[in-house]
Order: sequence, then structure tokens, then C-alpha cells
Amino acid sequence: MTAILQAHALGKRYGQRQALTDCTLELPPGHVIGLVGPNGAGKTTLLQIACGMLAPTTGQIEVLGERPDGATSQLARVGYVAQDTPTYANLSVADHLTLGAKMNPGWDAKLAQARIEQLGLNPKQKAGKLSGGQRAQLALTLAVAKRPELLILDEPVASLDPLARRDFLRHLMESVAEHDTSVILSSHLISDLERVCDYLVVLVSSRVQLAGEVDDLLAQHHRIVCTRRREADLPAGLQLVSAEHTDRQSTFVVRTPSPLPADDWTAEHLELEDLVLTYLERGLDHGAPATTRPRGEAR
Ligand SMILES: Nc1ncnc2c1ncn2[C@@H]1O[C@H](COP(=O)(O)OP(=O)(O)OP(=O)(O)O)[C@@H](O)[C@H]1O
Repeated sequence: MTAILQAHALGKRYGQRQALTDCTLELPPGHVIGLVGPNGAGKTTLLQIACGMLAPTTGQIEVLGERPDGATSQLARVGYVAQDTPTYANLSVADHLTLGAKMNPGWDAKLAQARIEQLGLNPKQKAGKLSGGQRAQLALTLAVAKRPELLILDEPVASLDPLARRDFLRHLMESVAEHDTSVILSSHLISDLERVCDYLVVLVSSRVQLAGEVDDLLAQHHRIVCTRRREADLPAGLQLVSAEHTDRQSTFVVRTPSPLPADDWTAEHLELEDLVLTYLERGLDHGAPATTRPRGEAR
């Protein structure tokens, strides 16, 4: 299957500020991909490059098999909802649908109409008079009705109350299931990502720290608690993600694609939130992805 997004050594610099560093990713189709990272991590930068709104400084990227260059044919295949869910304040809801129909060759007028009715939006209402949640829903409707192959959503639920957020995500999931769309969704809200995402990318300090299918990542990561020991004394082949020590006890988070070897420790799998927080912390502390200690090498 062709990747929906393939990036190699992608970088973006704004003057002195490095916003994205050495980003190599291959995102498979058919997933809802959660992009998570702290403020300023580079999420918006990556998503804008993917939409062809920004040019990278270094590296290459392909989205749906093409270089994103803002060409109309590609814009029709990618739906983008920016962080501030932009709409035209002076245009009515109906005007937005008319505009969507004019600008998008694959526009699904029936779908757009049905969603507006389902949401209870008044077609005559000016977008400037809608609530933040309603504006986000309108922006999502415009993006979904393009019938894109890929939907890119940059923190679309950030300003919504919990109920509006739940509705937004429910509508998103419905339309994804119905139309077989791939989605990249950035959010700070891990509980939301947990609800809708089956693939995860963690970006910290401009670098990708972790990427993979959520089920695989959860299966491969373990929290180990044992009497105090050095990292170097862990069995070889385990990828050390984090280590904490008290006088008597050590707690490690490790990753291994194989079953965890039996040892004198207690081990448990991590919840998604713990996994994300571990990599966020690690990224802020070290600025580099975790590495595996090869057999025989002491740290
Ligand atoms: N137009 C710009 N000019 C200069 N620096 C910028 C510009 N846009 C972003 N940056 C910087 O690039 C870095 C990455 O920003 P980006 O908006 O991609 O992060 P983000 O992960 O989306 O953050 P947030 O979660 O706060 O939205 C930040 O340090 C930011 O200050």
C-alpha cells in the first residue's frame, strides 16, 4: 500500500529557529493518525508542509504520492482544517457550501447539506456569528465534503468544550468510516487521541520521537520495576526509553518487539497516556529519539 505521507530528512527553519529537524516518516493509509507534541514542537509546520502551504528548507516529502506544491489537483485530494478553523465571518453557512462547491471538483453537495442539517446549523447564519464549536464543525464539513483521500486536522478541537469536542470527534469518525478517508489529527488532548487514533506520531523539539500503530506500540513497551540496577545491566536488545532510580529501586521503560525476557522484576504494559508522556519527557530531556543498546555494549 502506498504511504499517504512519506518524508525523508525533512527540515524547516524560520530564520534562526529550527521548527522541524531531520523528520523521516512513512505514514500508512487507512488510519486515523494522532500527531502529538508540546507547544512549538513543529506539528503545524509539518502539517503545513504536507498541505503545500510551506516549503521545507531541507529534505523531501510526498503526500499521496506527489510532492505537495499547492497544485489544484492535489488540493482536491487533501482536506485541511487549520488550527483556528478559518471561515469567512461575513459569509453565511450556505455561502460557504456554495463556495466549497465552486472550488472543489469532487464536492459532495448532499453530504455537506446533510451534515449542516444534522448539526442544526442555520444556513442563513453568518459564520462570524457562529460559536467556536459550530465554526469548527462548519470547517470540518467543508473539508469532508471535498471527499478528500486525506484529511489533515490541526488541533481542531482545542477551543471546544467537552461536549462539542465529543460531537466533533464522533462526526469525524462517522465520516472517516463512511468514506474510507485517512486522517492526520494533531492534538494536545491525549484522551481524544486515545478515543479516535489507531496510529501515533510523537513530535518533540522539532524531532519525531515515536511513530507507529498504537496497538503495536502498546504491545512493545513495558514498565519494569526492579531492585536498583544500572542501565548497562539490563538484558541486551532492549531499547531503553527512560530510567528513574531511587536508593533501592529502578524503574525503566523499555521497548522490545520480542516478548520481554523473564527476570527478577515486575513488568507491566503502559497505557497510551503514559507512553506519550514518557516520550514527551524524553524528547524534552534529550532532544533525540531512543536508541537500542546492541548486545554486549555497556552504557
Ligand atoms: N512563521 C514563523 N516564523 C518564525 N517562527 C515560526 C513561525 N511559525 C512557527 N515558528 C516557530 O517554529 C516552531 C514550531 O512551531 P509550530 O507552530 O510548528 O509548532 P506546534 O507544534 O504546532 O505548536 P502548537 O502546539 O503551539 O501549535 C516554534 O518554535 C515556532 O515559534
